[in-house]
Amino acid sequence: MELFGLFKMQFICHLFICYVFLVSGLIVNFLQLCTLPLWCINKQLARKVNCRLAYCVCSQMVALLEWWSGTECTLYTDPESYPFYGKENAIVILNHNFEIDFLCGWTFCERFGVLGSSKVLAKKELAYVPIIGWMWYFLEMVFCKRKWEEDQKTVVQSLQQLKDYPENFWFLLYCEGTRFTQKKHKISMEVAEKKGLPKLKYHLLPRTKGFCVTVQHLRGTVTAVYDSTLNFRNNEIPTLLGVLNGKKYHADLYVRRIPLDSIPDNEAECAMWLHKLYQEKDEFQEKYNLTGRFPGPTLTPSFRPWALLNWLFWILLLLFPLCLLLLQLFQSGSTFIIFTTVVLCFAASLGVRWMIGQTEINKGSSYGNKGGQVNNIA
Ligand SMILES: CC/C=C\C/C=C\C/C=C\C/C=C\C/C=C\C/C=C\CCC(=O)SCCNC(=O)CCNC(=O)[C@H](O)C(C)(C)COP(=O)(O)OP(=O)(O)OC[C@H]1O[C@@H](n2cnc3c(N)ncnc32)[C@H](O)[C@@H]1OP(=O)(O)O
Ligand SMILES: CCCCCCCCCCCCCCCCCC(=O)OC[C@@H](O)COP(=O)(O)O
Repeated sequence: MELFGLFKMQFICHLFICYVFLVSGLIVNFLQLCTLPLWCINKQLARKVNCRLAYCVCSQMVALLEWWSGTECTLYTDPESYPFYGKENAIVILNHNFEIDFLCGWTFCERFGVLGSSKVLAKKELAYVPIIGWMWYFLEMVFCKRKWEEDQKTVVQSLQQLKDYPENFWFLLYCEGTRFTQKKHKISMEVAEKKGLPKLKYHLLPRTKGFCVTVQHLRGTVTAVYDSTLNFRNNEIPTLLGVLNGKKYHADLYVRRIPLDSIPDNEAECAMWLHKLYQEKDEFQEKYNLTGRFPGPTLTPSFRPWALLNWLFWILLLLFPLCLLLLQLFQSGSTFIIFTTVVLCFAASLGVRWMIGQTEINKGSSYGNKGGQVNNIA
């Protein structure tokens, strides 16, 4: 193994990367808090400032994927759609099979200049994750409890808020509602059967309510749906810990741009439209598994330096106080201070490990492990 590869696997490197992420993230959270008065004076300016601040955090993870692990993200799409990417508001639909699918999504957001403003319909639990979850609150992220009776009002309200958003944004929807596991797949296919819908091999049955309500309430605000299907070459199973260890992955993303005008507004028709879309997505995955590629040409946008520059900025800014602290620590010679510092470092690394755990499928929720009530719709 090359020397740099070995270096990337060292615990001390991970500790330092996490230190930069934690401290810069908390600084950003604090600055976001300071923008609260600005919301009353100039809401659009406050939103723009928060997009820039969010970029400082998200782009560190993108830099980790692109520059540290060297992961390649290839985009398959048609040349007519390409000029629209990053120039319009869009709803993005993505399969939910991989622990770093959100990170690959962020990488494309970065390449098309919408990273700071990108949005997702996220489970409420993520709102409490320090740094990322707290940051999302200021980005007007849409949260749901995955209980429609309770979500309906809040989801609609949050979507209405986005009507005058001052930056182009992509609104990500994982319509499957949870990550793919064999157990969840089996149960959701039982639901599909009861509903009279064709079975899917690579996806869970999509939950249609979130999509239909998003289409209804963002009509006029977004112009298209980007149907995105992600896969990794050579059956790679990527993880965030792998990325932190500098492991290189190869992501392929197939994107189809579908004008919003072509999607029905009526809830039942919209739901059927989504089911049909997932049947097509399943076929793309089948073909990918057979041929190792998605249909159409690859048009991968080039690297932008900003994510790396932002990361280097925080590294340089936070390296100095760290060195100063360590120097003072050892000069003090106090066993108590040294012990306290070691305990704090240990607690911080446990905290980061917990955050990374949020991305791990085997620590996922039990949502989708039960069938629930089923209406025949086909
Ligand atoms: C050019 C480049 C293009 C693209 C680049 C790609 C991406 C980049 C884009 C943006 C990036 C931005 C940000 C990314 C950052 C981070 C993301 C990280 C994570 C967050 C993700 C999550 O948290 S996912 C979980 C939360 N989200 C969702 O759940 C969304 C989908 N769900 C819904 O829409 C739901 O409808 C709901 C949540 C709104 C409500 O859920 P609930 O369960 O209450 O209700 P439903 O009514 O939907 O469910 C009941 C119906 O479902 C049937 N049923 C019952 N059991 C099952 C089962 N096991 N499987 C399937 N279906 C089931 C039941 O019969 C009911 O049927 P009905 O016919 O009555 O509807
Ligand atoms: C420079 C970078 C340093 C890295 C160090 C630490 C990074 C820690 C980052 C933690 C990021 C946490 C937020 C990511 C959100 C992704 C979570 C996700 O994919 O959610 C799953 C839900 O969709 C469905 O949940 P389940 O029902 O499957 O359960």
